[in-house]
Amino acid sequence: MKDVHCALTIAGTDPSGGAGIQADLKTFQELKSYGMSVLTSIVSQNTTGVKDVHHLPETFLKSQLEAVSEDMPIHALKTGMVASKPMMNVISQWLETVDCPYVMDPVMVAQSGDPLMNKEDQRYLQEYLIPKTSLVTPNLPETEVLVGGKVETKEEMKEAAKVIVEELRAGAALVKGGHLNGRAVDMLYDGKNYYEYDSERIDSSNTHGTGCTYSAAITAYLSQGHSLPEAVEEAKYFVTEAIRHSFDLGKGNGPTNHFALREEVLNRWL
Ligand SMILES: Nc1ncnc2c1ncn2[C@@H]1O[C@H](COP(=O)(O)OP(=O)(O)O)[C@@H](O)[C@H]1O
Ligand SMILES: Cc1ncc(COP(=O)(O)OP(=O)(O)O)c(N)n1
Repeated sequence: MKDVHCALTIAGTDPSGGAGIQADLKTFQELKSYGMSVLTSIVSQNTTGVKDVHHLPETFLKSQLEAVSEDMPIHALKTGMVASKPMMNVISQWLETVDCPYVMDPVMVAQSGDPLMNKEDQRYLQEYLIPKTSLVTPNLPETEVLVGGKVETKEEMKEAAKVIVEELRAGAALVKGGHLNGRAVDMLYDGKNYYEYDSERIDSSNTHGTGCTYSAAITAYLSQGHSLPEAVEEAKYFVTEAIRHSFDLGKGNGPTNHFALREEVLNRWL
């Protein structure tokens, strides 16, 4: 039988389909990993912003995690929105029972720039979850929260990635430069080497869910056995094409196109 690569996302929802669990599952499917999902919070949101949030009880989070892991193989996993200390606690303990790469998208700051987590929860995330990661993927506002200072240049992105690995004890750090001007440059530090991922900046405001999509693509490639630098390289291509072919949908920042790669291939034939 053909090998099946199984990827799990632990995250909140986006009923408009561009971010959160929905983006993660679409990405897993496109990249041919078998997608599984555990919900943390049900979020009423769309391309214009968040309207309301319902956090699931942590006992129910635990029950979902156990239901998946007692029955299914997990070859790589990611976390997105994890909004409370009790949820982090449940995930931290459950992580002791699984053995696979863990990618954390530290969803801390909304696209509007508003903080999504209070300071105490941020400290808890740093203390209990970051040391269990294989990779953390903060955008620049999240990086600034993690390192406690401004990060505005490529050199500062490198320094910040080093701090996240050496002081916060992440397995590796990918500092994403989507919020800078100029080319879209991301910096990976794995504790030994730096890797730079560079793409043109696409002139589009349809970037809702780019962070979720990127970290889900990295998780999918890791579930298939790629090395971390390779997984990031392939995922960077996937997210760049998803932005290039993004949808002008909704009244705010539209969603990226999770089937952009498929469309490129189809266009070549049509
Ligand atoms: N306009 C753009 N053109 C090309 N790549 C982009 C653009 N905006 C963001 N990216 C890339 O998308 C990925 C997600 O980055 P970012 O927007 O920083 O994260 P987040 O969605 O978590 O805020 C990164 O690889 C970043 O470089
Ligand atoms: C449920 C949920 N999780 C995460 C996000 C943030 O998504 P992200 O990919 O970082 O995208 P943008 O900030 O670029 O929208 C979300 N909106 N909902």
